[in-house]
Amino acid sequence: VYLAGRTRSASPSPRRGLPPGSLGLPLVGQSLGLLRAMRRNTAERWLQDRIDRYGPVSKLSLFGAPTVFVAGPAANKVVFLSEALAPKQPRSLATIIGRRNVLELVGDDHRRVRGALMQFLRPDMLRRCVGKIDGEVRRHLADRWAGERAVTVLPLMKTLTFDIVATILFGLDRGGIREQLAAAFADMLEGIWSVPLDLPFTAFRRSLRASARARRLLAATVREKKASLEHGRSFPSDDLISYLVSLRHGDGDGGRPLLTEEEIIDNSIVSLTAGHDTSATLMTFMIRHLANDPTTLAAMAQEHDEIGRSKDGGEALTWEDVARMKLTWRVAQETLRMVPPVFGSFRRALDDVDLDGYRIPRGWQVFWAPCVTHMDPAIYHEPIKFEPSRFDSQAAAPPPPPYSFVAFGGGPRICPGMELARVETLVTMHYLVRHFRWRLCRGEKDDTFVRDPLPSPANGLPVELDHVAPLLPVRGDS
Ligand code: HEM
Repeated sequence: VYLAGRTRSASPSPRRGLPPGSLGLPLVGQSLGLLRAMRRNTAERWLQDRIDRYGPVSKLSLFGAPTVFVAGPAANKVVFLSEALAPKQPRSLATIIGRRNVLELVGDDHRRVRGALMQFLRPDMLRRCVGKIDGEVRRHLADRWAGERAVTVLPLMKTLTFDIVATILFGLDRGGIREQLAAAFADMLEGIWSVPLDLPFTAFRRSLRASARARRLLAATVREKKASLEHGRSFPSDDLISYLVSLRHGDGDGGRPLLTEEEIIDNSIVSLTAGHDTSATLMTFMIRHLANDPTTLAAMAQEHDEIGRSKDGGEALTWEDVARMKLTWRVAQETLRMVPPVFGSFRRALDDVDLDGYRIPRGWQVFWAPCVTHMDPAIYHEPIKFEPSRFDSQAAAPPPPPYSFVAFGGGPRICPGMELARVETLVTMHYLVRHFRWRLCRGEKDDTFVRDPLPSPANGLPVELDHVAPLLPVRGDS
């Protein structure tokens, strides 16, 4: 009642009408229905039912706040481009990851910190990292897949993507700090979506403590990188932390640091959080799909055999090799279309916003979700069919309109890790397809998943393995 009253008094009389729909019961609103649907893997249906009933823009109440749910390219465009819509994360996330992380920042601060991240994650910097990613993938497969009769894919892919981020972004070698950080990080994630109650025995309290451990480890890493750069033992391009530490405010080497130590640590944590489960989910669902689609797998095997033929001495893949994996990237895009790892996210209206003829009042939330746009038959012909050629730029069919493939978001907040995700996925699929064949373990349903909150196949996707060809050791490894 209080919230409903507050909402009414905070909203001046509308110039345009509010979107259709109902705010439901105070506080609870429609939150329980959506959460239940997410757990049962019927969230897409739940959202689609709203669209069938009210159209692509409707009001409801989620997690205690009046909300406008939007879907479709036109609404996505407004969400991504409107300056009056700022990101809104759950309070638990900001407290655990840190208040200076890029997801929390707006305006000039967002541009400065995001710009710094993007400078390191841009293609011409990442091309130097392909060899390191190749090394991580091959070591992972040799340690965890080779010689095994069966593996459970999702947890292994999470380990792999953690190791890639630890190497490329933090410059941490195996063992030592990297293992301690992995343990702290796993504990931290447990409470990241919890109710933010800092009381003994709550998931949130455990997560906060783990976050403090991770921050201490990263602070020590930042100090070590600074000293190493000052003594000329390393280069800014070695890893993201070295790069961020070396950036200065416009006026050359003597200028003030562009990012504070707190910003470097918070944004290292957010990159790890945003970057490892998402890519692991993409690879897991590609593996699941390929287990049931021998035609696509055979076409991919041909692509990778052609690239791998010149690597008989165990040489690492290069940027140019990765650029040739066009079919594999189309398979990845189609997987992202059908199972986007990010279910959706929130914005908050800093001012009244006009959307599709409706008014979103200042202070309200906006919720956008890629899955509904991705399954719109008006955009994607037969959307439930897995069809990688939709993403073939040479194909006869016209490409989907802007803002209709939004697995990585769009506009000034589009995922800055998109290119890293592309390279690590392609390198991993290269070695998997060249060296292994896999079948879903008996009894595993092949088309279900729960949202946890990322999509997770039943039991983490156990598969039985056949070994097609032995993995060659990484050059320099004993
Ligand atoms: C398949 C893998 C990935 C997917 C599907 C994905 C998806 C997304 C999406 C949808 C957003 C936008 C959220 C919004 O607008 O509310 C986003 C933002 C972000 N992603 Fe990714 N991501 C992936 C990989 C990565 C990686 C590898 C990194 C590591 C650097 C990363 C770091 C970030 C960061 C820092 C943001 C916030 C950007 C900002 O607010 O300016 N992501 N991601």
